[in-house]
Amino acid sequence: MKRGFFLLEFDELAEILSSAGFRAFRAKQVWEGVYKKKIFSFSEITNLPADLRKFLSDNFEIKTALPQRKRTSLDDTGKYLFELSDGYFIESVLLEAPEGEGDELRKTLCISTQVGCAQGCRFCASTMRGFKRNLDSSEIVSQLLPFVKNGEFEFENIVVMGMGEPLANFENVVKALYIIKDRFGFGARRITLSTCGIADKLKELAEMKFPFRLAISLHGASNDVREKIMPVNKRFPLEVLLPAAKAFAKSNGRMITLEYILIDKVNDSFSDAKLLSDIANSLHAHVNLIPYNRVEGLDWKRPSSDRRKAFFNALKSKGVSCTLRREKGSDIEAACGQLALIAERQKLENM
Ligand SMILES: C[S@@+](CC[C@H](N)C(=O)[O-])C[C@H]1O[C@@H](n2cnc3c(N)ncnc32)[C@H](O)[C@@H]1O
Ligand code: SF4
Repeated sequence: MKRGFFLLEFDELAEILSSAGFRAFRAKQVWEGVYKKKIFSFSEITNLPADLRKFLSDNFEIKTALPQRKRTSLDDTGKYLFELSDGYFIESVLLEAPEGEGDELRKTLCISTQVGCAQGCRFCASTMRGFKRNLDSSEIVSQLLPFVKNGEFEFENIVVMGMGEPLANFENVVKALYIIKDRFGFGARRITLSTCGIADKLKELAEMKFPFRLAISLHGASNDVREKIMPVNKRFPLEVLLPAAKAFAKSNGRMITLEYILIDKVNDSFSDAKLLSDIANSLHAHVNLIPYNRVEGLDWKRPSSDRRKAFFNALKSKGVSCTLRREKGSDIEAACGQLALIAERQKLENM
């Protein structure tokens, strides 16, 4: 069986090539071909001799999860569905959005870390079919590969906000992010990991001085509300999660983002806004308000536009740094996990 190329360290590659009789400088050429020039087919690294290209193709593989379907909506949101080698589907979303209010448009790639999700958040399509498996670090990295133009990545930012809970697949996700940062030279401040709040893993990240940005899916500013919509809150209630978030912020030095989906009559009252302001201010965190994206089979609704604005203004009046996100890609089932779910259903129907 061929080995995944991304799983190789440089020294290991150098050793393998030298044992196979290739000259010492070849390892560096291979490394640069893949990670600097971003050529993902060994046969196309043309400065290598033919016998080395053949050796690489025979022994290693760069898994490119090839898009099965690409759909583009009117607002520049592109959703890419990838079929993995064992037939499961994952998805990546390329979206164009400003980083903050009034900023230029930037392309952001959203990647997945698991097939399905075990966390059971009540508003989320990714978890509706339960958890299937973790992605390995090579499958996580390979979601970037189709988005290269003229030797450069097409996107400026990466968010780990697709299907799955990254901190429940800790080692593979951490390894993948370091490959993206150290080998491809993609800046840590341009990568954001989003978690539903696995507090013990947050502490571990704080201890290892994890350099990437962090978003926490809060969605409830009291244990009562959070417990209703996020089962993870039973394991890690706010009094455990918030100190872990604080420890992370201290070690990381960058502002944390709190993601907050606005759901009608669930978490959108003025008292929710007050509690959320207190949490955001105590963590010096930015709040990203997201209108709930409808998921087929779930009863939730997003609040009216006036109510969303009132919630936003209530946070602003407490001095919270805050953005109210325009819903992106709702016309292409952008609510997380939905496209993969639909593809899976269609596959089952066709069997
Ligand atoms: C799919 S999760 C993946 C990352 C991680 N598991 C987490 O919960 O942060 C990424 C973001 O999508 C949000 N999300 C899930 N379902 C949504 C929906 N129906 N509408 C809007 N946002 C949703 C999540 O709450 C989270 O903030
Ligand atoms: S919101 Fe995140 S943690 Fe919750 S079910 Fe969806 S993917 Fe999993």
